[in-house]
Amino acid sequence: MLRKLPGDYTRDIVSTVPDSLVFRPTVVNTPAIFTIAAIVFRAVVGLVRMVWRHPLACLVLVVPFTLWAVYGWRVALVAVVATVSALAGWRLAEPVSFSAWVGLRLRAWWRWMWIYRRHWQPVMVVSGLGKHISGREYLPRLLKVTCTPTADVVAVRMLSGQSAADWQDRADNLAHGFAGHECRIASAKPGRVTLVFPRRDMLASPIPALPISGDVQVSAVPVGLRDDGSPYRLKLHGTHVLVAGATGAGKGSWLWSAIRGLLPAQRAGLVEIWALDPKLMELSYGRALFGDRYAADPGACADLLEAAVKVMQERAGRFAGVQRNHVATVDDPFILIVVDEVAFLTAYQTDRKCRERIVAALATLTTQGRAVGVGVLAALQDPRKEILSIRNLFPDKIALRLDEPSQVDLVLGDGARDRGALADQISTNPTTGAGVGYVRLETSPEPVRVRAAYVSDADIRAMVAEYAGAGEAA
Ligand SMILES: Nc1ncnc2c1ncn2[C@@H]1O[C@H](COP(=O)(O)OP(=O)(O)OP(=O)(O)O)[C@@H](O)[C@H]1O
Repeated sequence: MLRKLPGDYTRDIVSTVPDSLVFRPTVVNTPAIFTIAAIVFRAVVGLVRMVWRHPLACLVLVVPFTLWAVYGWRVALVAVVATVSALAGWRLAEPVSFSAWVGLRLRAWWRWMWIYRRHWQPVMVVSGLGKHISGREYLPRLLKVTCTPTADVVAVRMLSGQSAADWQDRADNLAHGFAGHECRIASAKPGRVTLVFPRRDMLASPIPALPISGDVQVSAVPVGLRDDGSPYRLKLHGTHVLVAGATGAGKGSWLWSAIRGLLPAQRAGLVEIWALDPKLMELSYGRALFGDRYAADPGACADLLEAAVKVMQERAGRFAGVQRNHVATVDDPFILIVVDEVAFLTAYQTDRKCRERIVAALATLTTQGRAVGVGVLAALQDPRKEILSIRNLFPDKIALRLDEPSQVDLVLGDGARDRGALADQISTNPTTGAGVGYVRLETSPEPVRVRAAYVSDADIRAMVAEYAGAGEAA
């Protein structure tokens, strides 16, 4: 029973149970005008923000009603029919520009309103990314939704004290909460994250070998497509690239796509491709493309690598004090050393002396080669340190399908999986997963999802027919 205690100071003390005290909170009555002003202010800010972020969608809604109110329904109807017909004509004639200027913007507005805004509060609270502190609810702020042809990109301001890793841990909750099949997290600026919800996978089907461009390309060559369907160019000159993936992950398609892209430059004399093929499987098929710069047995591989070291040291001696970066010329072409399954040479090699020669040469090339125009592109199945001790000497890395989540950071570096490089989840079905990988460059910590084009045996035969002998040593 509620019982009031006597005395002045006990005015605010009530008790329902004998011998226990409960303090009654002081109630301050806010004048109604302040509450109304706050509600109006929030509504105006919300409206201005919506017009600012989605002007096109607002026009679509506002203009017909304004015409109706001012000129009557007939004028409004004529305007709507004329606009819809013009847009339909535009869509049929120029689907790409229509999509960029109208389609994707309307879609972004619709998805912002119908999917993200509507479900924001429950998804944040249930996933644990929103917080309740002293009875108040704090939610991360949904800043902006944009649509690309393949994905929704949602910009978010995190709560103070949150990190991208907190969001990464909830990626599954976010995907389910917003009805996506996947959610990738990237941290954009301090305090902000970008959530990417793919709507369809542009990389789900194999990409045929890319046409060989007439342009001579040395520094970066097209090898496949990115997640959003745009072409991806792999930088080879001025770096070293390690491609790691389980058996059948499609490492061969990366090696061959890179070689294919360099063929015109090899013919022009600006590039030399040297091939080490200890498995005698992958590169032997196009052996004629490499002329006498091809080795398969371990001794020959060691000799070839040491020859590359000699060229590198001779160039370093000549360039010292004269130039700091290499520019490919006919006299000093860019040399790309392609190694298929480097572990055959560095770990599974039983001849200890030969193994030591190979590891020493590879270490020298990967530490000193890039400034003088010697690059290494190596494929590897098992990314453990004891298999390839010089793993970290490759500035750029590509993780194709891997067997375990822990291998992702071994290949791409710390935090790569947290940043969305889910290489262990790439499909084992070759049609959907072979050649798909995450690229992490030394210049950017964000992994990029790319699928290499598939260079078939017939493509290699055609390459040999057209380009064999073009790169022979003079
Ligand atoms: N980019 C690709 N797109 C589609 N299919 C591919 C692609 N790359 C490879 N494949 C398919 O996957 C199969 C295995 O590819 P590949 O031999 O290149 O894998 P790998 O990683 O080199 O394997 P291993 O280490 O065992 O040699 C190929 O026979 C081919 O059918």
